[in-house]
Amino acid sequence: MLEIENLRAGYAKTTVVDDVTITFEAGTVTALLGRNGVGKTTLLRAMFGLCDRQSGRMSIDGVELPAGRAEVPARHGMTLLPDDRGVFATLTIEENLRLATRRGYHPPVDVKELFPLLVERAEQPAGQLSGGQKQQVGIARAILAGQRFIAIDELSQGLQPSLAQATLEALRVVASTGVGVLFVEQSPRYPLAYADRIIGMVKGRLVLDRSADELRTDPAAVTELLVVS
Ligand SMILES: Nc1ncnc2c1ncn2[C@@H]1O[C@H](COP(=O)(O)OP(=O)(O)OP(=O)(O)O)[C@@H](O)[C@H]1O
Repeated sequence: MLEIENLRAGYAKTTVVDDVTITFEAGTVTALLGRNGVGKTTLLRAMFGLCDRQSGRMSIDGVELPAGRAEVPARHGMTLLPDDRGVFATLTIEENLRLATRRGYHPPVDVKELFPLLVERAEQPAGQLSGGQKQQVGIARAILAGQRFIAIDELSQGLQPSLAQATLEALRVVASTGVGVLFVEQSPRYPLAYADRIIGMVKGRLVLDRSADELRTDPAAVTELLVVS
């Protein structure tokens, strides 16, 4: 369980995300929705110690996550796939996967079955791949490393729909073993189809937090969120 209390974060003196208090339960798939520039990436970066936490507390399974210490979430099995995909460009696909593998952890899905590219192009440097192909390597790395919590920015970006759907089905299998999953999208399509819970952000604050089941019968709440500026 990942707990965030009164988080305020941004860059130097600029506050982008404010007043965020939320708990991510183990085994739950949560989607974070919001328009361009509302602060979704900054929230993820703050959760992983990658931007300035101006106030607030965070913990995973009771272990405090100190501000500005990106190695602590990683040590506790939390992994972030950033929107630039976070692959090591000069290393091969196979080396990228090997580096992400956690000793003693065997994820419940085979990433090489999920993305055949990982086998077909195993020896190719990741820097030579297209954006969508890098996304596959990044998602595979996140599944290999994310023993407790996986966050994926702009999950469907650059992925053909069949791969986005296969990824989300795989993440649901991963979540069923107790891993918390959070993915960011700008459109409600995949959140409504695959998430357990949908949270929404406007101007750096969380303004929506509902079960996806509820929102499937009342999608207007999600649509409104995406038209509010
Ligand atoms: N490194 C940075 N330094 C200063 N301001 C930044 C930095 N990165 C982002 N911002 C600002 O923070 C605000 C929120 O950006 P952020 O990328 O978190 O939003 P987002 O919801 O993820 O948007 P998008 O979907 O376009 O990535 C924007 O006003 C942006 O200009």
